[in-house]
Amino acid sequence: MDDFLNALQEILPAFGASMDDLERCRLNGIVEFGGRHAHIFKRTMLLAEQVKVSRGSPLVTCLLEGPSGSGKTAMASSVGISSDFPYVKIVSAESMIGLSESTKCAQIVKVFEDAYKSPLSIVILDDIQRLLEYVAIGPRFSNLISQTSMVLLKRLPPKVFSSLVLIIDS
Ligand SMILES: Nc1ncnc2c1ncn2[C@@H]1O[C@H](COP(=O)(O)OP(=O)(O)OP(=O)(O)O)[C@@H](O)[C@H]1O
Repeated sequence: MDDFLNALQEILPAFGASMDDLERCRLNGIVEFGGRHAHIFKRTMLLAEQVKVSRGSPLVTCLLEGPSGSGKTAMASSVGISSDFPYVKIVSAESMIGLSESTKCAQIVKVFEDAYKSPLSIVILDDIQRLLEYVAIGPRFSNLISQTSMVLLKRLPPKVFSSLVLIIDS
């Protein structure tokens, strides 16, 4: 019986909110630093509320832009945690190191497909420049990932399901 209970704790669910990942993005909690910070958080939470209550907004996308280290990822994770949505996933380049373009695309598509199996979902695309493999010299980026992202960001979830996509850019 003990082995069975231990096994249950070892297995992580593929669906649901990945709370550990989200908590890792704001390790020491959130420190309020000014009205502007509070305003952006409030507006983003309002979008989550809009997705929750409005049947006319099945897909809401929001771009969080700002300097590196300013707390965009921490804020997006806080929204994910506070929203209490059943599915919250963060897509970040750090989980895709060394993967080929097509594998990265497949992973991103999978996150959205899983999101659309949940009545309410939040997908956080962290550091979109890294995900797109953008480099200023060139300029270059992955056209495959870019096209996939653009299609996914326009594809509506199934009927009565709603999703909020937070895109983080620096
Ligand atoms: N308001 C805040 N209160 C407490 N810690 C914070 C706050 N904002 C950011 N941090 C911390 O600062 C660090 C950098 O924040 P974060 O990764 O969210 O920034 P970012 O804007 O997403 O940066 P990048 O664009 O480089 O990914 C993290 O360790 C985060 O926990």
